[in-house]
Amino acid sequence: MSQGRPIKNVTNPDRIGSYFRLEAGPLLLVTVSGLLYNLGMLAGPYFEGQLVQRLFDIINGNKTFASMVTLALTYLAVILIVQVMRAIKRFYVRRFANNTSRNMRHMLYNSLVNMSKVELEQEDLGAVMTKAIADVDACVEGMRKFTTEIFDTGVVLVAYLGLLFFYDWRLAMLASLFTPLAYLIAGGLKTRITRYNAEYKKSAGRLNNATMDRISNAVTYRIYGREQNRDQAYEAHLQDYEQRAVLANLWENTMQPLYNIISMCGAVLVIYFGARNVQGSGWTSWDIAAFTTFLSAFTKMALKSSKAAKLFNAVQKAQVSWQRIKPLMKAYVVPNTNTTLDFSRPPQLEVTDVSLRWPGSTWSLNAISFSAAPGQIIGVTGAVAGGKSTLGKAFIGEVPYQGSIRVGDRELSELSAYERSRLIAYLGHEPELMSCSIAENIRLGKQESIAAVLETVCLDQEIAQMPQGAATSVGSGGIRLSGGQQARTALARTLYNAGPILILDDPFSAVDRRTEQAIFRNLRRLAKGKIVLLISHRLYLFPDLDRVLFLDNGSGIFSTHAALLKENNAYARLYRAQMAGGEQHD
Ligand SMILES: Nc1ncnc2c1ncn2[C@@H]1O[C@H](COP(=O)(O)OP(=O)(O)OP(=O)(O)O)[C@@H](O)[C@H]1O
Repeated sequence: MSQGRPIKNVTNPDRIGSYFRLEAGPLLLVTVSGLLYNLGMLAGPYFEGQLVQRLFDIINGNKTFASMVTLALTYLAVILIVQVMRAIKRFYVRRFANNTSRNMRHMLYNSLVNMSKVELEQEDLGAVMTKAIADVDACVEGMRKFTTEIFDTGVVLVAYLGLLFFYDWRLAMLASLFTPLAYLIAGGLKTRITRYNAEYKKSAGRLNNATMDRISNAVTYRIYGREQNRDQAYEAHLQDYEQRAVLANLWENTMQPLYNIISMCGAVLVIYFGARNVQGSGWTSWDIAAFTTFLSAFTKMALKSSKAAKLFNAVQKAQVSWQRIKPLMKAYVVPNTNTTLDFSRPPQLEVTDVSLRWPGSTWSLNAISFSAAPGQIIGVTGAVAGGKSTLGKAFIGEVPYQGSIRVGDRELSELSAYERSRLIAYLGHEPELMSCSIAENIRLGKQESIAAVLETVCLDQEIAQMPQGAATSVGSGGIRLSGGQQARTALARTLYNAGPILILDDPFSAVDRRTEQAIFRNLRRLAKGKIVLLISHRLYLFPDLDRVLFLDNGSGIFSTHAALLKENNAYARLYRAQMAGGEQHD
């Protein structure tokens, strides 16, 4: 990875002013160069007037050609300085925009990756992608335009207006009356532009969602013959997006010529009353230089002020995007990798009187108590929907618990997310493979060898036969692997990243019994010194486990397999039924 400029964390990231403050340095340079450039713009009309006057004087024999050349060269030198200022200003405005874009994305990214599972599930992925890319771009573009135009339009307008008032204040007032009209129209269109832009952004989010859904579920739709139906739905989203894009663009862009025409109406007055000034019958007395300077300055001002109206619209558009991303701009979460855990000794696990309940659900698991020592494999089983997976999820903080789960000398709920991840490795029901290679799925960014874990999960030989070995891409969600290969890749990932406690939820459901037994033997070796909670609805291996937690009717019985078989009818029935079924299969 390239070692770029460090990105700054933003205090009060939900306030737009914070991003301006963070870039105070570049903005100061923009201010200085912007003021010099825009005040220097007055040189144009001034020198144009002087040149016309000089030409008039040369024709009348009052001035020499050499004085005209000197005047022209002075004009050129001033223009050069002004243009250098312009280049400096542009450079720093661009730098401000680039830095702001990086800072905003940095904060947004941090906020997204630190969302809880529940929050992530509530977010609509297509809308999030639109916010993370298009809305940040629109927002930064609005900030860039605002920063540029505050000088290129604001300062220059004031400068031109000052010049016009200096030459003839009455005519300046009269001719400038048209400009506020253009602003009024732009202001009137504000709500419309906001509304159409917000609708356009929502539609972009829906289209992104439909695209992602269509791609990630392409095979499912193909199998069920629903491709045409989905394509029609996608087409409808696309059409909606196009229509809203056109509407948003129309209101934002097509008004410019109207603003121009309105602002330029004043030029007619300048020509009429300015000519009277030159003739000596107007409000003041002018030479040709004054007339030319006034007309030139007015034209430039009128064009600039019509751009200001467009600027309001651009800022409006940026505000729409800012409102969309603002709720996601949360205080930066610094990764907390501090820990007081003692990793030199494997911890004991002590679960006492634990109750679990999903928020908003009436279902619960009560009075669960069990313990485990390093090196032990504990089986967890029970009826369908008996709470096996829920118990596993309690160890990774997905479901709240009451009672006590002590890992070594610490209470589980008091551990930080980092500490929990160092202590507990969890393999869920689904393989949840990512769309990359087998090796990348297992390593998750680490670089150590994966050979040992591939061997443990009995995947080494199959991978050796693949043309690209462990670099084979698993496809979206692991689609290019068999179910058993997916399950074993996921198990390999958990073992590769294992802490002292392993929670394995049905790791063998997609493999045959022989492979299951081979993996189990390897697991025993690999898990020496670790605690393994083996959640399973299949009981073949349970006679070999150190202890069994049997979940029955919302509570748990913790014993050995042999004792449960003897003393618990429900467990015995479950086990014998499976053995009978298994023997038939074998
Ligand atoms: N995310 C959730 N939110 C609310 N309730 C849930 C959630 N996940 C599971 N449940 C409920 O918790 C109960 C136990 O489900 P759980 O998945 O733990 O059972 P299980 O024993 O693992 O089932 P199976 O053998 O079918 O895998 C069920 O009634 C289920 O509907």
